[in-house]
Amino acid sequence: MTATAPHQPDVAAALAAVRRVRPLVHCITNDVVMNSTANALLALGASPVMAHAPEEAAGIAAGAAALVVNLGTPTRWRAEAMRLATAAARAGGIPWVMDPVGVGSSPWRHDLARELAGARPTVIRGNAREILSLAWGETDGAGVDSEAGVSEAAREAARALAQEQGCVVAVTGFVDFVSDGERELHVHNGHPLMARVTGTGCMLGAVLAACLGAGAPPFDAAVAALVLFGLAGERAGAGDVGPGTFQVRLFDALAALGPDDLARDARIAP
Ligand SMILES: Nc1ncnc2c1ncn2[C@@H]1O[C@H](COP(=O)(O)OP(=O)(O)OP(=O)(O)O)[C@@H](O)[C@H]1O
Ligand SMILES: Cc1ncsc1CCO
Ligand SMILES: [Mg+2]
Repeated sequence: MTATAPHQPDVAAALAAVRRVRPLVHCITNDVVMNSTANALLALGASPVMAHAPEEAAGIAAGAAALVVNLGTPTRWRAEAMRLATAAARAGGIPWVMDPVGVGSSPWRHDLARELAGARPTVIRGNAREILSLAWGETDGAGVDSEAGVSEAAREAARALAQEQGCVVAVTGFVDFVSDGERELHVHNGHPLMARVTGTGCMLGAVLAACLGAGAPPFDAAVAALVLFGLAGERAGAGDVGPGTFQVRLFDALAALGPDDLARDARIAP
């Protein structure tokens, strides 16, 4: 299928909305990135709540503006919380992001990821390896993207997943790719140091949820989050910076970026 040319998403408006609304984002995420994800949302101007007990997951999701479900360190109980929270989000019309971290790590995690992908996520966000694995069950990372850009295999997987699940799919890496099964765009913002600190993809999933929670339409929210987070990476990585300093500067950049910066410096391509 030939992709239709989309309207250019209003990335500046998406950031302005986040600052205005300060959306409450319920995060069921992994143990590695719990703290950095909360800090990224606070720096951006959103409001995080990390909660993963099954006993309270549905109620907290129902009261949030958006939900992000991240499969980085799943347990039986956390999987149950994800089922309950996503069901509550679906019932309440609350947008949610699925981040299929390490979906190919084990058959159990793959089954859980497939189950959640079928639970009507608003956006699925993963790196090329994860999107290929979620779409086709590939576990060897064949065709993962590289500095040459997004591989056609990853694009095909994203398109197929978007059409199959009726959602938006974002594939991240050196270049990012967004598809809703019909419209497609590439985002070229970002910095190589983003791949040298843990959890940048996980933070991005939460930033994407914040854009959804502030009211941006799913395709626009995905593009806006990729531009916003990529630009924050560019700012944080400018000059002579190592990974440690970079992570701290990433929070500073998320706080300092304004809608005008996004409008001016977004690198979005067909
Ligand atoms: N080499 C690169 N150059 C520019 N930007 C990059 C590069 N690698 C990753 N990024 C950016 O970093 C962010 C995270 O993407 P990435 O694909 O690394 O996620 P991930 O593999 O899921 O990360 P993690 O699992 O550590 O959370 C995205 O905004 C992406 O554009
Ligand atoms: C390193 C790592 N292991 C499980 S989750 C995670 C954080 C990156 O997603
Ligand atoms: Mg990841």
